[in-house]
Amino acid sequence: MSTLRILVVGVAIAFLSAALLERWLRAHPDPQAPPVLYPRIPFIGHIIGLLTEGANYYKITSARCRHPIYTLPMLSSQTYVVTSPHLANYIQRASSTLLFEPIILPVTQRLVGFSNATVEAFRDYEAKKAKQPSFMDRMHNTLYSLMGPAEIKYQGSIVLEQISQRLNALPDCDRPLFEWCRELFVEVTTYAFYGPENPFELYPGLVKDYWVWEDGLIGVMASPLPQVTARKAYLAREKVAKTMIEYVEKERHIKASPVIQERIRMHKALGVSLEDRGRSEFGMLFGTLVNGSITVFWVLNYIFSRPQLMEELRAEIQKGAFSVDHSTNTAKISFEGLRDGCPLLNSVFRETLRLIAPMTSARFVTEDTIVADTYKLRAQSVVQIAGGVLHSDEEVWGPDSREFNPQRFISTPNGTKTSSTDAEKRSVHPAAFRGFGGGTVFCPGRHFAQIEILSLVAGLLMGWDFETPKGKESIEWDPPKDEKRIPIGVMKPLRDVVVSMKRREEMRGLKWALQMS
Ligand code: HEM
Repeated sequence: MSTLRILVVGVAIAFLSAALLERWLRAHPDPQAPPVLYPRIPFIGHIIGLLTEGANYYKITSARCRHPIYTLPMLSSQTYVVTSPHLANYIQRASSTLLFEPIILPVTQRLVGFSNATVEAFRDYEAKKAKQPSFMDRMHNTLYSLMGPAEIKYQGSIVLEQISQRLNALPDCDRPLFEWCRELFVEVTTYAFYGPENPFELYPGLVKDYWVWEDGLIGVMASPLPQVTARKAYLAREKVAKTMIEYVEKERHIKASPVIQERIRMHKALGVSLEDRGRSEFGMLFGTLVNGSITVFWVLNYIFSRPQLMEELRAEIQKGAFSVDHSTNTAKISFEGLRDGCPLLNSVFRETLRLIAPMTSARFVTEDTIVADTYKLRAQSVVQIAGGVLHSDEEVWGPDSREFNPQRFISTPNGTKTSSTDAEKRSVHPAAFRGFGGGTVFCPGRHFAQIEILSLVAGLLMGWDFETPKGKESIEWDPPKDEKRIPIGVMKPLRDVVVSMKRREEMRGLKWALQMS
């Protein structure tokens, strides 16, 4: 028989067996398992759905299977999708059997191009066997202990100084807002984490390469031959990764933040090669740069497209965080004032994340686990808390769940349900807001992100007007979101928004100083 015939017969047999197995399973459901939503195409239907619909797919399946947790069979395994805050809380707490590590290691390997030896070193079997904290546990603790609200103050003051310098040098002109936000964020954030000799400071064009890679990263990760199928993004990744390897080799991290110095020290102590120490820092850039840059764009979009909200926010900032030092002609904005004295601004920040964050907190089930005394999750499966579904659920947020409501988080960081008269029902379950994840994988960068995002937005609100650019009748706010991308981060706009950024007349001549207090 020819190879082609063998292949065709093999595929046919595989499909037939899958169809028979599926029939048998439908006839003999496990009473403890979450209800199963079978795909229309056996075996691979949900995989195709995820690849083509991205973040949207769980909304589609959740509309078909209205249950707090359900099963999507995929190849020989299954994914459990959690859509209720109550169950999300259980999943977060079952951190001894539902683990992040078996998911994040292979994902990071594909993201940055680690060698297998490095991944094996990260698994740190010796420490696990000796019941000691593994390398990943120690790295996790390092991130959380060096990035708490008190520890991050110094780095916060560096990033605010960098943003102030750029605002002071900003000429009035038309500019694509998203492109501007992401270039500024890459520059100031890498300066704060990686110090004055970071690669983006030394090689100014590099920021463009970074975003070329980010645009094409799913293609790089999904392909066995990315150098052929996703060449542009692959080459951009390699270019940026090489500069991070050079950064580590030349020991430029001596002037970096404590968290980066400690990460590089720990990787070296584990015996990770120079190449992979650089690649690991390249991977860290994804956490530090991508979500923040995209989020700040959307916060500006939601505010500046609503003149009344803009005025309310200006009044709030004026009262809670703004001052002018006339002796030096300096306008000052205090982050602590923004954090503690500007509830509307903080509410807008969280409401923006609610609408743009579809991430799915994925965990690997290492042993059979009973959740909420009811559902059995089988070992070797994946369970995902569907952030996008939770964030748009009317049951959770009220009838305006798909709209932007700037007041939603004003009285509590968990948010309140709209149009409910019963006070008790109004408060939203704390696990419903997934913008920064939850449980043991609660974003360690959230305090830092809050410093840069609130401060930049407040600076622009107080000092700048966004007007219609030349040749347009109005600013084209509210671009569509890339809802069809696999949900590994917040959603990007599918087109840019050009604005004419002009200093407000009453603030002309002032220098800007964004400060921590
Ligand atoms: C608006 C900005 C940000 C958003 C929306 C965001 C969102 C998230 C989310 C949802 C997770 C949890 C992932 C999961 O459960 O699977 C996470 C984890 C993480 N974030 Fe952020 N993040 C932001 C900014 C940052 C910054 C500035 C850093 C800088 C260090 C950072 C570093 C990380 C890291 C290292 C993890 C993994 C933590 C671990 O391994 O335990 N993030 N982030």
